[in-house]
Amino acid sequence: MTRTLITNGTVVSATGAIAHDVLVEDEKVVALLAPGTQGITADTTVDATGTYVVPGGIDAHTHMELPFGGTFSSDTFETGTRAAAYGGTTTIIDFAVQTAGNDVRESLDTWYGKAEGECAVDYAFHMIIGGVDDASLKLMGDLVAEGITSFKLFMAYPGVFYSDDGQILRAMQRAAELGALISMHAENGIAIDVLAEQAAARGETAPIHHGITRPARLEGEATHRAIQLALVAGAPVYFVHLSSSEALAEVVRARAEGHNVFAETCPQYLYLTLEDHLGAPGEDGFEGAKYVCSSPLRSKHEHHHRDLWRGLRTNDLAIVATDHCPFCFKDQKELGRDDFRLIPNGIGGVEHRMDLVYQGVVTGELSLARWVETCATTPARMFGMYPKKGVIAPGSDADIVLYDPQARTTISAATHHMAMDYSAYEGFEIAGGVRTVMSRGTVVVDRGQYLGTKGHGRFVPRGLSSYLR
Ligand SMILES: NC(=O)NCCC(=O)O
Ligand SMILES: [Zn+2]
Ligand SMILES: [Zn+2]
Repeated sequence: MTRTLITNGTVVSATGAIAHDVLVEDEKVVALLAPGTQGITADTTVDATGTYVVPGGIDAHTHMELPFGGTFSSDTFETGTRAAAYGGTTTIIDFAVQTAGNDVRESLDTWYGKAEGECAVDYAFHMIIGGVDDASLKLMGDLVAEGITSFKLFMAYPGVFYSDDGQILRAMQRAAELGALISMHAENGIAIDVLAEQAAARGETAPIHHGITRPARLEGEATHRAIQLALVAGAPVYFVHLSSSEALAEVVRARAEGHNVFAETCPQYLYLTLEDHLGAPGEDGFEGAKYVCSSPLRSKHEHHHRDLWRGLRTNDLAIVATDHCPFCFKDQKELGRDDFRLIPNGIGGVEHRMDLVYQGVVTGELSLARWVETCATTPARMFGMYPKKGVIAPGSDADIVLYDPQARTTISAATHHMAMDYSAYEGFEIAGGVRTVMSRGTVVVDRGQYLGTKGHGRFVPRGLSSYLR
């Protein structure tokens, strides 16, 4: 048995901050102690003076090696989880993918195969059901039994992942039966495809047209429709990558009526805009391709950023995930140089989520406790991993981050660890920074040095959401 004592730090939980020492035995937290408690012996003592001692981050939305638009997202489970560790994220929930005509079991086994033995930190899976039919609905039950308790459906991407309203209703009914959670990509993909085709026919092929042809209204409409379908099915629903005031308003209304409606947003929707990023100047305006993602970035002339920060504060937005789906600019984003519809959709950011959300603490948008809650505790509870993950408490996994509020860094592709040749957050100055990261009791990052090993990360079978029981 190995004992580690973390001393002199301030332990932050979803309910507040308190000076405590933390005693770890092997992979688990065994005690929180009053500072300076005498008579504790440990093999290693970690001095956490001046740092916040927080539960390891949980990124509930990543796509490693995702096949999309004729290519694959550029982080493997090895590179992506290492980058996550650098950024203080000790668990990811990645999306295994089933598409129409393919077997759910085989599709999931492919994902187990991609991740097994590769990961720096722990990982779990949601399952994308891209082909809702009798066979996939039946297999949802097997997946829940093996710890995959949430399923993503798409109201966008017709012909790829899209489900129609009937399919959505059936999957929601099945989720209700199983106690599982449906994650929804809520954009009206049928209408978007019409707008995109019309834009392309007018010669409007630059990246900014990706955003213009995916108006916030069509995210709001799809969010409204999904909520109605969920209510009819008697199922909870969780909206992924919520980007707009319109969609948030639907979530706020449903929650005020007492329904089990939840949502996440992502750093790109809190910081980046349609005009400044997706419409970035440069050769043909094509630099904007770096910022093509769906839902798209929203206009700076509206109130999306303000509303999303407010939603995070009020818990109408429960979680910040990244939707980490990186593609290199060269050769990958460039696939759409002549037509925005061919740009692979996605932004990488798994490394920066804890830092970017912490800036909300610095500016006074969020409390320290809320930072921990949105980035670690609620993801654990929402997705059935609490109290193993998402909290520093006796019995929980010793996934612990020492976060130094005095650190200063600047985000850059030159220094990040994601397999991307650019950063969507290039030049962002970050107040605060990760000092030490422990994954199940093992230090995997210390003062910028990676000390982890490929294969340390284990699959985490999940239970049902704590929000639904
Ligand atoms: N979000 C995005 O642009 N790419 C990843 C796939 C998805 O989450 O819809
Ligand atoms: Zn999506
Ligand atoms: Zn995604």
